[in-house]
Amino acid sequence: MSVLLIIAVAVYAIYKYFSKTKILWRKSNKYGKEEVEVLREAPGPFPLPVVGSLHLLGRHESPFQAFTALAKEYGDIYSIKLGSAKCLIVNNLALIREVLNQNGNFVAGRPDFLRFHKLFAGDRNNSLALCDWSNLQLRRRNLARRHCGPKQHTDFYARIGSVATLESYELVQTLKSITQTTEQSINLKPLLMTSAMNMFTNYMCSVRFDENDSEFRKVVDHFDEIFWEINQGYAVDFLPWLAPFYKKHMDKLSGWSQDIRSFILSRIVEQREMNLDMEGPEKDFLDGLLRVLHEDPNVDRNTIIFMLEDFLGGHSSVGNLVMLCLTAVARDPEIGRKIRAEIEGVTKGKRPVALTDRSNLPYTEAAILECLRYASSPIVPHVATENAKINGYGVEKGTVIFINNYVLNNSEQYWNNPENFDPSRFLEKTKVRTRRNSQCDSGMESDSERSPSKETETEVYSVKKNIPHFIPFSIGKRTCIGQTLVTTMSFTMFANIIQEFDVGVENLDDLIQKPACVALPKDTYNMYLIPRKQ
Ligand code: HEM
Repeated sequence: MSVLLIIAVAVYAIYKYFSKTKILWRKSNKYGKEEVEVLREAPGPFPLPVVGSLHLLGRHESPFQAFTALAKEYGDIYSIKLGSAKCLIVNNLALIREVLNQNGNFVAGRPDFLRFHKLFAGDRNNSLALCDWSNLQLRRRNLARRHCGPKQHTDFYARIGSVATLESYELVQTLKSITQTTEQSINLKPLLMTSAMNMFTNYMCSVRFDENDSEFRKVVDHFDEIFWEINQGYAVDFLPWLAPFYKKHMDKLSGWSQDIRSFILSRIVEQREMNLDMEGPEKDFLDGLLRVLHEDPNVDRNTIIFMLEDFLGGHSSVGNLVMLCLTAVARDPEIGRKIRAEIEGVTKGKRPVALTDRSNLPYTEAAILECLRYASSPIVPHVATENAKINGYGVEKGTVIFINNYVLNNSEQYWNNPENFDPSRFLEKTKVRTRRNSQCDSGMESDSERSPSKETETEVYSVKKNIPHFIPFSIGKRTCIGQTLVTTMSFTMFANIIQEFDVGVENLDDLIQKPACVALPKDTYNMYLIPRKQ
């Protein structure tokens, strides 16, 4: 019997070896004539029948840790079979650039996971982040850019600032009233999430909701569940025949997304449609979307609703990120003290922190960037939409491509002691020139007409710009459209909380953070907020 088994395994191994796909890659030569190259796939672990190499991922807490470990064995680029899906894993910066920049046009698809369909009314192409590339996607990205990625010094950017300050102020008032009535630790996460959602609905749709509105709270909870869900991987993603065992779970996902859609329609969109003003200046993102819907017969109402849902859903990332920033401060109170000292220097404790303070609060901003590095949020997997050549290897159409940014964020090649949480790694000293009155050092404003002024050079800290190996929002064609919203809103919320409260936990071991994940479960650890004495 065992001899038969050994023979079967040997035959399977020989069959797999010789049946390794050769990939045809077409390119134009210098005379414009098409040439075909026959390429081999990148090497990789030997797949088992049915599960492929899924079992290798199970050995680690996160698949990205498994990818990093496998790179030590197979090199920085390797093929792996997960279930029946062919996958390519790329593990260094040069390769990541080759994939996302040079080959961006050929790898702009997304994997066809059943869960993704369930979350978007049965079709993942309704989602901006999970759809395949298309002209519609290009149009949606362009439509969203002005509101969701506004440039500094524009009116929309200033509006992000005023909304974020207002909502942070409201949050701080709520936290103050809670901490006045209890000395217990509090379930902080839902409060951050409702505040973040109000930042988004207020900025994008000019409406905000009472934190005690039960429908609103339910929808915020659903969004948070979905954010956690999207950050997880399941065997059923690669073994779709397991779907019947996941029926209850899939029904839950569909239910959450239906609730969200009907809330957005009844509480936001329909109200606005009744009073839509087509003449005046565009008020907000919702105005922009509804005007396009009215003016362009090729735009479908569902497209608009799903877009809004997608972008409003971005608030979950802000709430989760701020929770992680507060977690970092609870782990190391010295970081909190440094942030507070910096903030005190700017606001003198007399006003809330505003977005316009950001350039004067480099350590605070650096703490958020360090949170992004430390959490190492994965890049959404890409899919090859045609045969491609990467690092000399053939990549077959349909191959799922995992970009291992976890390896970049944790590499000693790029960071000193990457396992430590240290915001100062994002800071650099820069020289600034300041004009000072040469005769008077009183701190009063100088009158340059009357007294000669002198330029002095002072060294200040500022946040390092464009670190090539730090790509939390990815690079290339499908880069994140929400990065301005994330960085501005989380900065304002986080800074205002730290200005007002000390943060702590009963037991540091409770602060469990999954590697390569920017999400925390909906129900997570409580924290202590201790109001600061003014
Ligand atoms: C912690 C916060 C966030 C992080 C770390 C993050 C990171 C990313 C990453 C890595 C991608 C994939 C890029 C790629 O596939 O190459 C992405 C895509 C995307 N993000 Fe974000 N994101 C965040 C928050 C947001 C927010 C707040 C929004 C919107 C309000 C948003 C909107 C999108 C969209 C629409 C895409 C899909 C773009 C496309 O596929 O064409 N993200 N994000």
